[in-house]
Amino acid sequence: MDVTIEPHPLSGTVPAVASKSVAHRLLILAALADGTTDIDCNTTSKDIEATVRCLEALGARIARTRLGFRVRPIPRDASGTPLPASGATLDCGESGSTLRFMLPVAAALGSPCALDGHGRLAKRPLSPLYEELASHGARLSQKGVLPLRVEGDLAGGTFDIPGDVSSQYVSGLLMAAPLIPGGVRVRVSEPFESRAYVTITTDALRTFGVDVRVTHEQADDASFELFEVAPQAVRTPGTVAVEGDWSNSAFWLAAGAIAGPVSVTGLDVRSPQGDAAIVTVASLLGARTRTEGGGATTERAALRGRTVSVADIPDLVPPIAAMAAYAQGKTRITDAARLRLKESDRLETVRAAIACMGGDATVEGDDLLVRGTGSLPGGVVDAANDHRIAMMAAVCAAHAQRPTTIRGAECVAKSYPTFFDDFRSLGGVVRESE
Ligand SMILES: O=C(O)C1=C[C@@H](OP(=O)(O)O)[C@@H](O)[C@H](O)C1
Ligand SMILES: C=C(OP(=O)(O)O)C(=O)O
Repeated sequence: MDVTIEPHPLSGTVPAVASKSVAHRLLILAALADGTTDIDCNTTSKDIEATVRCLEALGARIARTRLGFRVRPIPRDASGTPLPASGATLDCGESGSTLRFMLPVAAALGSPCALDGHGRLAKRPLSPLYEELASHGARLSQKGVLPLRVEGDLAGGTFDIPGDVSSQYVSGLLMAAPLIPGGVRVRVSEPFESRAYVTITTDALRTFGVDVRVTHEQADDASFELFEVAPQAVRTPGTVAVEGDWSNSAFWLAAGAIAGPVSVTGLDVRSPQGDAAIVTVASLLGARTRTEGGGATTERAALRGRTVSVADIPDLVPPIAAMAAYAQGKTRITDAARLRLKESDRLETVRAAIACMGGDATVEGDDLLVRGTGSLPGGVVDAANDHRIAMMAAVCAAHAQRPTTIRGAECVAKSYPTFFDDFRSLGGVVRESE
């Protein structure tokens, strides 16, 4: 689907969609728990559905309820050991989180299965999670090829993970850890990027009664963060809620900073989600910002270029770049190497989206440099099958000088199927064509 957006500034209030990151974790832990869990999750997306599908393939029964999901866990034997379906195919869709979380979970469950996926997923890295699982007893088919077959008995011990590839490896191992005999130590080398995502994981584990010990270790001239989990029961909290998604709300808050005012409701201002930093970044660029108990508001003031490190907030690069294109002067987005490993090479696709709309952006090493002039002419943007590129282009297009066409805009469904409905509710003017 292509969409053509007529320039019309966005303003008003939208409710946040449910956090995809939190939903993945609560669904997985509910499937491993000792009883039924009701998950309050008022919206869903292709990525959340991919995790649901994988857990169902392993034997969990997941029903859509009025409020979200009711998860009946993977059946267990009399001693409480999960008995997953054998020979299942787990279709991870295009969700990197689902693949990197389900791989260690499937290995820990110990029943043979295959992990499949589509689009760019097979090309996104699994090393050294793959090698660490293999050296602890998992038998895995060839790396880099999906479906990936998993079998064998995963043993406990120390799993060494570098902190600068994907925090999803750490989150996946930690969710698998309570099932692994002998206990697990996940040793993450510093610098540990996207760190806040692991706090989302440890918070979710604690909600399910799992004790995680977090310490630091120094060895020679290297430092590590150490996560220790003993084998233990995963206990259902009964009912649990998915909070609002800061990563997707960031697009509306960027639009608010460009024109606005825009408010997003249903957000926890003390959330563990690193992407709550969008408010700080918008304010750094000069926008007027406000957070109150249940949400955030941004409003235009003269935006100016700044330097922003995104080591911990990779998913904020598209909305930050949108604000930067409408700022005066240079914005340097630094520490962005991992952007190359997302649904697209996001350093390149963010650059291209701005360039296609008549703006000026370049990639310099691992930095993205946006030279803002306060306006964008508009043009034709290829979403590159990347939801965050489509959403960024839409926010830029609403404030451009002439109409903009976004090719392949249906990819928003990966995290935000109702994105264009909310766009319209803020006054955006969109025409869809096949
Ligand atoms: O754990 C998670 O929910 C996520 C972690 C991040 O990935 P990396 O740790 O690979 O940067 C982020 O980009 C992704 O969208 C979601
Ligand atoms: C990178 C993302 O997700 P995942 O890694 O789960 O595919 C994202 O949502 O931007």
